[in-house]
Amino acid sequence: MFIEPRVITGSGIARRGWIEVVCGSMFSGKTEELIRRLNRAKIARQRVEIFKPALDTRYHAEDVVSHNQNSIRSTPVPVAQEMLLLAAGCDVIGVDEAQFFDESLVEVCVQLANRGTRVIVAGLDMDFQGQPFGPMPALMAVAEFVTKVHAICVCCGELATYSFRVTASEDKILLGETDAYEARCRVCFQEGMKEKHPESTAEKVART
Ligand SMILES: Nc1ncnc2c1ncn2[C@@H]1O[C@H](COP(=O)(O)OP(=O)(O)O)[C@@H](O)[C@H]1O
Ligand SMILES: Cc1cn([C@H]2C[C@H](O)[C@@H](COP(=O)(O)O)O2)c(=O)[nH]c1=O
Ligand SMILES: [Zn+2]
Repeated sequence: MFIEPRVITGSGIARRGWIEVVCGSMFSGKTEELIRRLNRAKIARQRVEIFKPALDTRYHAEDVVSHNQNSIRSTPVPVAQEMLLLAAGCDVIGVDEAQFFDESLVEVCVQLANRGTRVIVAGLDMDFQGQPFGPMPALMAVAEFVTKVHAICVCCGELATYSFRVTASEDKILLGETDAYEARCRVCFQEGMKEKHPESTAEKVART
């Protein structure tokens, strides 16, 4: 379990910021873990703000909601830069669905951490093709703490690290849940990709 570093307030020492990343496939518990950390910060009477990309309207326009219906109030933002102003005076900020922001999210998180904010970012590390998703790899590189959480493969019960898309769409962004995606382990993901794209070579499928 992740033990949150202590925030020293009122000590006369400049407040230290840092970046935490929670990543993994769909259904792996990223949002639950984000909500857990943010609720603990609230219990510690810290000033907390939560942001999500405005395009993520899957469950609710404003709340961040997990697959098992835990929720926390958030502010949808169209672009990452908006967080810089909105996060003024916060001790802790959370960002969900970070994969949907562009690369500028990395600089925004660095700036917030540099000015003393604890930044907790949750997002998909890979898209439906098994490729790194948006700003997530760069965020992992600059973060002090990276936690990879795992779902359960719906095919075989092993740990799942992939989000297998069960529909035909090839769009990078396709909002959905169990209607469109399954958590799968490496083996079952590769099998699914071969069934979907029988024309691809085995090597190419293995890379994705
Ligand atoms: N295949 C699965 N593996 C693990 N949890 C699952 C699966 N399918 C549904 N769930 C549910 O999803 C919850 C995690 O939801 P959530 O935190 O929203 O995940 P994420 O944000 O990573 O998509 C789990 O606690 C469990 O109730
Ligand atoms: C793999 C993948 C996912 N999405 C979408 C589907 C969901 O709306 C979110 C992920 O939500 P979660 O909290 O991680 O369950 O992202 C997408 O648009 N493209 C993809 O490749
Ligand atoms: Zn499997």
